[in-house]
Amino acid sequence: MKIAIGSDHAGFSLKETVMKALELMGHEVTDYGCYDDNPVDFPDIAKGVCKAILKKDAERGIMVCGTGVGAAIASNKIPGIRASVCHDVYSAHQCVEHDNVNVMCIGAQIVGNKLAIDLLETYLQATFSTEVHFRRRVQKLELMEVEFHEYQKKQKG
Ligand SMILES: O=C(CO)[C@H](O)[C@H](O)[C@H](O)COP(=O)(O)O
Repeated sequence: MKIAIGSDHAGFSLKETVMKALELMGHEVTDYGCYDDNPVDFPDIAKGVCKAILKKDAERGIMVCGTGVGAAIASNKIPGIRASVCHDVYSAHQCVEHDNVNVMCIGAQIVGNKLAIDLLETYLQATFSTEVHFRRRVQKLELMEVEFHEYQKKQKG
């Protein structure tokens, strides 16, 4: 699978580790930074990963920061992105099966290397359910993006 990955400085070391593991599993991984542990701002990195998803250069995205929280907030600002922090294996597959999550975020200050690899393997193996109620809910998420865009346009006059 084609994967876009990114991290801030707090996630850099874990990103390097999981990238190697994902490549060994046969995935094609593109690294959107950062490239060392000098401080960077996670929104800048999230933009690169999310754009790759929107351009269909990658099927799934992965973001690593200290907690995963900032990375998820930043990614969810971008229409078409459904990002979630997942620090347990159940959420890692359920977020794709039910919510079609396309950017999984993990916190390097919270999970160790082995759990992170398990979480990512689980996320990448999961597929979006064909059940109607899950599809309907994700369609409603997409509609929210359009509705909010229209609302903002009206506010601007
Ligand atoms: O976890 C994060 C945001 O939710 C980020 O990794 C932050 O950058 C983290 O809080 C690290 O902060 P720092 O003081 O810049 O190292």
